[in-house]
Amino acid sequence: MPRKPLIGINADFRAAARTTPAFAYIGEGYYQNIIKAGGVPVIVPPQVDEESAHRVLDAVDGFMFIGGADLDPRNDGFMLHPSVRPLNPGREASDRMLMAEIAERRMPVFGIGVGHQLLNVQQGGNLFLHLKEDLPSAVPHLDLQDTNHRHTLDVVGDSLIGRVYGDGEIRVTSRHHMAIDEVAPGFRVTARCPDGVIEAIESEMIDWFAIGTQFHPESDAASALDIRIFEEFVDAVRDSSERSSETADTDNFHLVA
Ligand SMILES: N[C@@H](CCC(=O)NCCCC(=O)O)C(=O)O
Repeated sequence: MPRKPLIGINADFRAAARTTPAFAYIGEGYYQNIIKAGGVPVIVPPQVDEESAHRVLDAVDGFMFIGGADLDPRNDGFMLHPSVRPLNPGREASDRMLMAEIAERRMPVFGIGVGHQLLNVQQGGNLFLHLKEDLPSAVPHLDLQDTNHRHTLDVVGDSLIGRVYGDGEIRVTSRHHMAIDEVAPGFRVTARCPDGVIEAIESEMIDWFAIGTQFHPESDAASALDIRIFEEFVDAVRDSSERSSETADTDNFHLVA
C-alpha cells in the first residue's frame, strides 16, 4: 500500500499587536484539500535559517505555498509601489529560502496566489505591481467586500489545468491586485482570464513538477473541479516519492558475489 505523501505547507505570520500575540496561521481550505486529495499536510511556520529550511524539506515529499499579502518588490530590485502591502518580512524571507531549495532539489511544488507569484519570481520571471495601472483594461481581480469574488478562465487544453477543467465555462475565485508579467524560463502559461491576466503556469522541465495558480482552488466557493488540481498535485508528489525510493533501493542494492 503506497504511503500517503507528506506535503509541507508554509504558514502566514502576523506580528504581535497591542492586544494580541504573534500568530503563524493558515486558511483551512489549504490543508483540508491536501487531506481530501490523499496527502498529509505538514504546516511549516516561517523558518529562520537555511539549515532549518533544509531539515524541513528532508522530511516532506512535496511543498505547497499558500496565498497572502504582497511580495516586496524591493527584494527583486524594483521600487516599492503605493498599492503594495508587503508580506511579513520573516514569512517572505522563509518562503524565498524554501522555494530556492525546493527548486534546487526539483521537489514537486504548487504555488497559490502569492505562492504562484513567488514561484515565477524565484525562477527569473517578474510581476505587474498593480493591475489597475499596469493593465487598466483588466476586469476586477479583487473585491475587498467579497472574499469569493470570481471571474471566468480560459485554459490551455494540453496542460494539467486543461485536463482538470476541460471544456465549458470555468469560474474561479480571485483575490489579487498583482499578477505575472514575464513568465520565468522553463515555465508556460496554462490559463488566463479573458482579459489576458495570467492565471496559471506550469513547468516544462521533465525533471520538475511545478505548478502555480493565481486563483484560489482552496476557497470556500471552490468547485469539484478545483479539488482535482490538488489530486493531480498529490498524485505527482506520490509518484516522485516512489521513484526516489526505487532509486535509493537500487543504489543501495549490493551484488553479492
Ligand atoms: N497579495 C498578492 C497575491 C494574491 C494572494 O495571495 N491573495 C490571497 C489573499 C489571502 C488569502 O486568501 O490567502 C496580490 O494581491 O497579487
